[in-house]
Amino acid sequence: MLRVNGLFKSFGGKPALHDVSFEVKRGEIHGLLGHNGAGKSTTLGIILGMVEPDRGRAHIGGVCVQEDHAGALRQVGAIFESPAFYDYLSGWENLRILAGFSGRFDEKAARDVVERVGLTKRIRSKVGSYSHGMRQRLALAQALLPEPQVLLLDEPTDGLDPEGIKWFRDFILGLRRERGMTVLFNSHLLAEVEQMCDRVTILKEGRLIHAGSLEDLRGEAPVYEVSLEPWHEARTFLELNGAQVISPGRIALPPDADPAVIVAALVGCGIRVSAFSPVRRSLEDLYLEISANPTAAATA
Ligand SMILES: Nc1ncnc2c1ncn2[C@@H]1O[C@H](COP(=O)(O)OP(=O)(O)OP(=O)(O)O)[C@@H](O)[C@H]1O
Repeated sequence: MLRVNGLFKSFGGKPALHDVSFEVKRGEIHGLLGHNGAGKSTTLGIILGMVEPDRGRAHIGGVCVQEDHAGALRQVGAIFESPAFYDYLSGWENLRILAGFSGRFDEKAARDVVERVGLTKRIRSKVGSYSHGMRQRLALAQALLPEPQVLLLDEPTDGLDPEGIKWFRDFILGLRRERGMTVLFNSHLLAEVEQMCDRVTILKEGRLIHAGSLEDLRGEAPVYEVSLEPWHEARTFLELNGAQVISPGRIALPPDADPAVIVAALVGCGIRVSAFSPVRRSLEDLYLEISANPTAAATA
């Protein structure tokens, strides 16, 4: 549904993106992750045709954004950077004016979408009186008005309270369930991304370090939290037996290794084993591991 190929972009000679390629399948919820300044907004800007790449192309539904901007974006709704509204007008008037820029304003469709984002009671109030969460809902309503097939969202949960974040998550999952919506969004809230996304793309300093599912990221090697003394001898033993030390106290065993055999062998070598338990790594764990050691990343 959405594909970027070999994106390069520099600002004032400073590289912001270096050979970034990934794709988002139809009906997928895809998270774009990375540290501050990693290049996420620049990537979204290029996909939306608002930033011109130095090299590379973005395609939406097979149409090239750089060659046919209007055609490619026909199926896209977006919230990019802070949505700008006329504060002295009502939410409804804002929708009417903003929808008018890109086509006809359909009152019935607008009422439905306002209902869907839960703004019906306040849609006639001035936007200046809206909370941050209400502005985000209005921005979502605006993005959904043209009935897009793809939603591109730049930090959609930024500044939302926990209730607002949960509402957003349920809303996006509902859009995918009921309409098969394809969604690409960037976020620093990894717990949210983990609960919502089928696949993630991770950027670091403008380079792609992972594109794939969380299972790809977890890899096949089971990870264990261990407490072993003396650690230096234990580490040497583990590495000689094919284990990878992720951090002191955290190791990955080869997929076919039997942990009971390893523990027995450690004890046999005189090592005190006070903990050796499997862990399921969260997206946050995986993100921090992969950011510290990008070469270990699997890319798809
Ligand atoms: N218009 C611009 N002019 C100059 N430099 C820019 C511009 N836009 C982005 N950059 C630079 O490009 C790099 C990538 O920025 P970008 O905003 O894409 O990162 P990001 O991953 O979205 O960061 P954040 O999480 O902080 O929003 C940064 O070094 C940033 O300073």
